[in-house]
Amino acid sequence: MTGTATIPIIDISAEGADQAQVAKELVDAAVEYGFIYVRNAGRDISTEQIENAFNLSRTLFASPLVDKQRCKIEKNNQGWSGMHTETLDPKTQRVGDFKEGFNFGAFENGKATQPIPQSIEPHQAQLAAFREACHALCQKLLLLFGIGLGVDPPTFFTAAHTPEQLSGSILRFLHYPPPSATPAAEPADVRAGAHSDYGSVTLLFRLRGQAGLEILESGTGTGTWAPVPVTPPGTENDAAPPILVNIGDLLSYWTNGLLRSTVHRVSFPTAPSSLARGESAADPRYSIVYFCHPTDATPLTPVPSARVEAAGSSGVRRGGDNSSNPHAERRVLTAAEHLQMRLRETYLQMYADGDAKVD
Ligand SMILES: O=C(O)CCC(=O)C(=O)O
Ligand SMILES: [Fe+2]
Repeated sequence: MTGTATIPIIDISAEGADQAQVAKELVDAAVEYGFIYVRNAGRDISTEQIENAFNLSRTLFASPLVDKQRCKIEKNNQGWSGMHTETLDPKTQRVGDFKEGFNFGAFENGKATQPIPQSIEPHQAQLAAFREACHALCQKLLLLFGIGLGVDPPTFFTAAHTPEQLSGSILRFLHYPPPSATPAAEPADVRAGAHSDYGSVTLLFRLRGQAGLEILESGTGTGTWAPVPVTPPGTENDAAPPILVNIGDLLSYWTNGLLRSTVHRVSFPTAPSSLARGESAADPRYSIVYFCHPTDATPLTPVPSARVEAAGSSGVRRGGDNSSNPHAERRVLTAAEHLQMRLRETYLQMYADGDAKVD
């Protein structure tokens, strides 16, 4: 089809690759698009590990409802959220997202630190290892961003994301039931409402053939929704589809809007014009997301980089480019405060039911 999103494809782990060159390509892509396809030859996270994670996700969502309800999502952003619990675009959506999700926070010694359904209890170590591998890949990307932006020291971002300390980082399994299971859906309804992610970088794993993700391309005038194929041209023969990486609001804010946090959604596309070749939205859809956040106490102080500074002082905070992203420029103190602010907005009911205290 025509009109799929323009997103650069980068191999960050090619043997003999020039690190400075890869860093430059990554930064250019993050500045221009906010989304990057990271080629996946199984070097950073093995294909088997990804497949196993999807298998666990299927097992988890097929668990008896009572088991999932026992793990209901809490204000710490961990646990199960049922159909329509989350509303990613509350201003526009008639009804909450057509999806269920399960958020995993930290693991300790291969064990979850939150209630999890019985069906996946025997597989906790595997989940912990997958979450760890995701975090390590994010650290690799954050180091490359440090290098590409000329941050002094280049470890500025990675030092703020040490896995040992508490953070808002979340491994999330998502299950979008097939449209046939939700006959009451109206044409304007979405599987996941328009939003930008909250943290620093997000990794997204998808399955071949499963359509739905779209990004808002600003261009001129009003934005248009462009589908993001799972397997873009040139990656068809790779061991696994590329891992989709995108910049979250926090990193956009931290870099004075230089790195772009792009709005995206998951829709129910049916028209051939909004489907990439070989993809369909007729089946249940599963995706896995890793939202990487700095450690809770990280103060979002200026990034020691001339390029980032210049983006701030030019008066044209590139965040302004994200006119569709009202959150990119908010002033916040710490990473934890930034996250709480965003969670309040998407889990309206949970916060309305509870007291006014932010924990
Ligand atoms: O399921 C997807 O493809 C995207 C999900 C997403 O954007 C999110 O959970 O933030
Ligand atoms: Fe997202």
